[in-house]
Amino acid sequence: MGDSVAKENEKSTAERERDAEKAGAELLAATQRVIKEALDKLGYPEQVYELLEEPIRVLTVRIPVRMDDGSVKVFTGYRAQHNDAVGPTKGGVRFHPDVTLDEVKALSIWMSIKCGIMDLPYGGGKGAIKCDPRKMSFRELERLSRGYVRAISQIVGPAKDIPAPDVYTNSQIMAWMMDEYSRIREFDSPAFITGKPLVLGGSRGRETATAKGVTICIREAAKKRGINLEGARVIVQGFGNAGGYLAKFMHDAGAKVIAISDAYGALYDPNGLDIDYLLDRRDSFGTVTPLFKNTITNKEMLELDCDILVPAAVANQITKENAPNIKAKIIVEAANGPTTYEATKILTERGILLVPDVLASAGGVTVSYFEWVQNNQGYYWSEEEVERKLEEMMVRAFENVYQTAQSRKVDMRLAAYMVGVRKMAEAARFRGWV
Ligand SMILES: NC(=O)c1ccc[n+]([C@@H]2O[C@H](COP(=O)([O-])OP(=O)(O)OC[C@H]3O[C@@H](n4cnc5c(N)ncnc54)[C@H](O)[C@@H]3O)[C@@H](O)[C@H]2O)c1
Repeated sequence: MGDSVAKENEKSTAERERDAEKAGAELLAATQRVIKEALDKLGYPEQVYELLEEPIRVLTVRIPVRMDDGSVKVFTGYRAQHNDAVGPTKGGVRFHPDVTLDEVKALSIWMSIKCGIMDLPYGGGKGAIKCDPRKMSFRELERLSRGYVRAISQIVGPAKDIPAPDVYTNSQIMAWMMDEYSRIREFDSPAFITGKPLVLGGSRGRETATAKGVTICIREAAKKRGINLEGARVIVQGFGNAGGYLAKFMHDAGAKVIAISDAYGALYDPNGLDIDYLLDRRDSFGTVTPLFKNTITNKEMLELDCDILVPAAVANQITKENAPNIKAKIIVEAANGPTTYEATKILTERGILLVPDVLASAGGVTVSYFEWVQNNQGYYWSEEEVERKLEEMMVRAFENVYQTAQSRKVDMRLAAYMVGVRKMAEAARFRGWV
């Protein structure tokens, strides 16, 4: 049994719930702190913060599901809409046993910031169901997904709030949700949700979009630091959708991926790992390390000597405890919230260039936006067109955040929040809300 999973299994359900509540509350508090700092730096009055510190709307729902053995299980679901001054809200739906309302609120705020940085016509939203999809059958997952859409249908829609995939949800779940919404509304509504299968109006390039966006940020950050990607030593934490594709793109770009990890441990080879082989052996949950004997822990991996470190797994991985020992020159956050508030300050003081999650992982929502545009137009783009537009928008966003950090003498996270929050604050002001 690997490091993170073994530790989790030792805990009782009550302990896990307590830990999750605490982690969710900390995530929300840290997010609010950066929003406040960004608004203060930009000179906005207190009432703008009061509007943006919490979502404008949060719905908690109970979803009864008939299980395969005939029993009924009742699940809790959430949908948080952070702010709709700019346009409809947008953000994924997460299926996870430890998800909390505070975490969903924080994630909805991050979505607003991401949409602001990428200049998308959206505010942020996020949804979740507290469940463990790994322990449910295909049909149970379908009934749960449809039940969730029925429960939130009043507050979502193509011009209101547009869901998407997130942790442990995928294109099949998006397809069930789109079908249920279309049945309720009595017309086909592909623009209700993004991340759908191609045959149901999904966009080309959506599956690889997050990793593509992270790759562009790595390339731009490496240029700023004079690091040649050819032969650069890269470490990727997490080997799922984001981490797996990212490792592949780095490998294809000529970098040396010297370590990767999953929830069970990490693989390390200073000469570079065979990424194609590892991707072939990986299961659908992004697990590969249990197949190997000589593994190290995630904790050990994060502190290895390297040029570029990409956390692409879960939150709170770089903390004030390990930040002083990180040896990377550049950290690019593919995961949401992998670095704590204190750790960000330590890394910045140490001169490490940290490209924050709200910028680095915004490729996913950007191509989701492309999907929504295509659905609304009924006209579909080629993969080349999607990639060209993503490239253009990511480079512009990176440069905007980097220049803000330089000119305002702030770290890249605060700069990203300053860029991301401005459009929302201005839209709210023009509407006469604040
Ligand atoms: N997929 C996207 O489009 C997208 C977009 C934006 C942000 N993200 C963020 O990227 C991260 C990864 O998302 P994903 O879609 O690749 O998920 P995924 O479920 O496909 O993969 C997650 C990977 O992380 C590993 N992992 C899980 N718990 C771990 C732990 N405690 N320690 C180390 N590794 C662990 C898993 O084994 C797996 O390899 C998340 O933080 C997610 O919010 C993803």
